[in-house]
Amino acid sequence: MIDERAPLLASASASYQSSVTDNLSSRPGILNDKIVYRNGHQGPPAPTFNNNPILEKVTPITLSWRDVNVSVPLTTKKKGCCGGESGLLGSKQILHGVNGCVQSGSLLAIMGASGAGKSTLLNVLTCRNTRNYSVSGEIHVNGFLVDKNINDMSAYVQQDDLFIGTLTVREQLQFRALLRMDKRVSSKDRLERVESVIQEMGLSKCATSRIGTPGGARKGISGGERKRLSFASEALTNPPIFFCDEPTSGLDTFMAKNIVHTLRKMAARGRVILCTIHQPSSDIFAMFNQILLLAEGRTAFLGSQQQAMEFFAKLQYPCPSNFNPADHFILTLAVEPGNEAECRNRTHQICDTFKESQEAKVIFDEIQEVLNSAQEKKSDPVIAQALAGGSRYESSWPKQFKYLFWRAWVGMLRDVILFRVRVAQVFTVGIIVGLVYLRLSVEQKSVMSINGAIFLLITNTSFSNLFAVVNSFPLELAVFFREYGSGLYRADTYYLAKTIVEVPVFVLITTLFATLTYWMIGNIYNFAYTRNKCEKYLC
Ligand SMILES: Nc1ncnc2c1ncn2[C@@H]1O[C@H](COP(=O)(O)OP(=O)(O)OP(=O)(O)O)[C@@H](O)[C@H]1O
Repeated sequence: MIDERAPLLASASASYQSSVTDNLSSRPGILNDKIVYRNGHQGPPAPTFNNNPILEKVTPITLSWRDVNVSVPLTTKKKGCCGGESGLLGSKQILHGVNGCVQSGSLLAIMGASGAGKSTLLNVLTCRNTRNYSVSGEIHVNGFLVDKNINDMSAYVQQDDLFIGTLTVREQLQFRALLRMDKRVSSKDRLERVESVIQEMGLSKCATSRIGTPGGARKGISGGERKRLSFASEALTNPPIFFCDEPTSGLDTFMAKNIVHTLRKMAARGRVILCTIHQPSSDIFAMFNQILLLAEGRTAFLGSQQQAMEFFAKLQYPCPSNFNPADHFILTLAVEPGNEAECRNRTHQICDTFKESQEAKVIFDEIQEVLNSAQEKKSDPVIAQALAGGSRYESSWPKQFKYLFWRAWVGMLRDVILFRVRVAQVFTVGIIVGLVYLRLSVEQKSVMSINGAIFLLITNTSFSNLFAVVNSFPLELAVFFREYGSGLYRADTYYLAKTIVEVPVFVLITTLFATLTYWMIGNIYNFAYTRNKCEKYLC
């Protein structure tokens, strides 16, 4: 069940919630701290947080993209004298002149059959993973052209949720808040923001639970909670735009509904949320207030569900009664293997009709309207703030080191199994080395054996510690790439913090190994020495 009891942001009143959700179809925005609808009606004040000027507002945003074309070069391998050599075989167009406009308060579902271009569009809008693409077209925020700086005003919740499993939900959010939030927000406000986001996302019940690793020795929070934690981690900085790649994949209907409900609440606070989504159930589908249908890299429809039903019905593809509209749209736009020509004709007809339709004209006019108003304004606070960011990182080097050190330390203390395994390994190897040099005596003829024992002790100590460090990095590599990519910290701070945290363990393990081995060899030597003496004496 969706946790309706979870308290919302202190100042977001119930009336605000209902008025926004009731009017979603009229596409609200927030101007001068008031919600303003397209029809000119002024709603209640937008929610504030703790009177902190940086956190209190979700800045109103209109995201639009115009004539976006994407192509990829097709290459082949030509055999040369020195092995393989790449040759160009032309290019493949993935997106063809895609347009769109989404306003504050909108939750947009990007849908289409597999290979329609959903992920490509999301990549282009977020300016990520576009190295292989040749992209043309424009992306605007509030009518101003943006490129990579869109990442400074948006959050990207990726499909796989990556966390350090030893942390609790609250610790994970605190770690991100302390590193990622605006420099001007005090630590106290950051921690209060964490508590607020925990409540907003319905994570109170599991706030003190460890996140865990799916399929790992310690199972932690549920899949739905992990997904909400991903949103919570991104929501800390209060970005006005959210991109989500398949937020419901791998979740059951109940969890998926829960997530989309959360997204809808977030959108209702004035954010723009775009998600790619596969096979939503009919009630999940109904929770979106705009849908973008893609087919073969073209726009097949953009607008509300009701408009989409009417549009498809007009084209003689009405949705059968008692049939999930989302399934109907995807099936109509899919290219069936063995029936490609007919399916392609159908999708081209739908896309061509949409291009000439009244709905497409409205979108084009909206884009133009926002561009015109931007030309009049000349500057925009959201863009100015994104451009003023300067450094890629919000926190200084010492702060990054401090919080990374804390995280690594907590992780090491809690990973008891790994520590036990290391101690057991030291005992086993120590006993084996001790037994190998069982009859070692301090004599001329034992010099080689003593050398061998010392060599073995040194190599075993150095290599076991070296590989322990080297092996600990791959375990966190995916998390590191994700966090480093989003500008949370530098690579050198991460490496240093993680290595230094291991120093006490190295010292302890090495001391244990050396003491055990030395004691064993020494005692056995003493025992053998005493026995020799006794035998000599008795004889
Ligand atoms: N780098 C690339 N090189 C060649 N083809 C590519 C590349 N990236 C994407 N494509 C092709 O572009 C088309 C759209 O891909 P995309 O991943 O955007 O589809 P999608 O709608 O997200 O599909 P799915 O729902 O299966 O994830 C596909 O046919 C894909 O094979």
